[in-house]
Amino acid sequence: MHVVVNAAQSVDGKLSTRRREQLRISGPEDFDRVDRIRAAADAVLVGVGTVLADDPSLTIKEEARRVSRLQNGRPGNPARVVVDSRGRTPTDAAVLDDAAETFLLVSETATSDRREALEAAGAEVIVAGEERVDLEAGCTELAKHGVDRLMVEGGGEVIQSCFAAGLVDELDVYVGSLVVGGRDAPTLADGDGFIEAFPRLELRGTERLDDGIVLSYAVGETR
Ligand SMILES: NC(=O)C1=CN([C@@H]2O[C@H](COP(=O)(O)OP(=O)(O)OC[C@H]3O[C@@H](n4cnc5c(N)ncnc54)[C@H](O)[C@@H]3O)[C@@H](O)[C@H]2O)C=CC1
Ligand SMILES: Nc1nc(O)c(N)c(N[C@@H]2O[C@H](COP(=O)(O)O)[C@@H](O)[C@H]2O)n1
Repeated sequence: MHVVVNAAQSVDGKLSTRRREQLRISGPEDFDRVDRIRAAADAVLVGVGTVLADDPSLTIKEEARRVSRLQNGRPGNPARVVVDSRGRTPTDAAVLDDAAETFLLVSETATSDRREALEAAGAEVIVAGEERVDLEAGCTELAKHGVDRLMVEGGGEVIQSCFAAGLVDELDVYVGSLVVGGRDAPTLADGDGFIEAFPRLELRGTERLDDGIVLSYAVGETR
């Protein structure tokens, strides 16, 4: 599986404010770039923290891109994947609408009541991991459902876990021209971070969009 991480951050590395409310960091040119990455993906993954904060739809916004996928025998939108140990995704979340297939990666801590409620709301529930979601095991299951190219949109905890599991092949970061600040605001890679064996990146390209810049990296050896 090929895994592409994309996120928008402030100059000081924040994905949103300490209140974890959705923050407009980029603009229309960048949203169009994100739309293209979604259109090339078989599935788009976020953590439940992002679902609870942003209620994203994770769909392709440009109709011509959906049509082109359909003409190529693919679903009009990529599948959606939520990393959600206990199954906290609200049953009326936008990711559970009928615009695309949705997989919920839960752990054994998710009660059967929650699993059943989420299945009744249209999700395909996959159990991977005992306490937290085991992302490697989750990706193995997703591959069995035809996911070869996965886009990870965040947030910071899930992105860090993807790096820690050695799953990431590419990273695109949009750096917006603003400072958010705050020690409790989410950053590109949260969780416990790294104190050794840092993922190393190879800069592949830069592009000016809106009033910011996109940095595109390939992920190299961890050292
Ligand atoms: N600017 C941007 O591009 C984006 C910003 N965001 C922002 O990020 C914030 C949400 O990020 P986070 O709070 O970090 O939440 P997150 O979206 O990374 O989800 C983390 C949650 O996922 C669950 N989880 C289960 N197994 C896990 C595992 N193995 N590794 C990591 N998490 C696991 C846990 O409940 C954990 O709290 C929001 O403020 C949202 O607005 C989110 C996506 C993109
Ligand atoms: N590229 C980008 N720029 C920003 O300024 C952002 N705040 C984000 N956030 C991501 O976009 C998702 C919204 O998706 P939908 O439009 O609802 O499909 C949000 O959840 C973040 O993943 N991205």
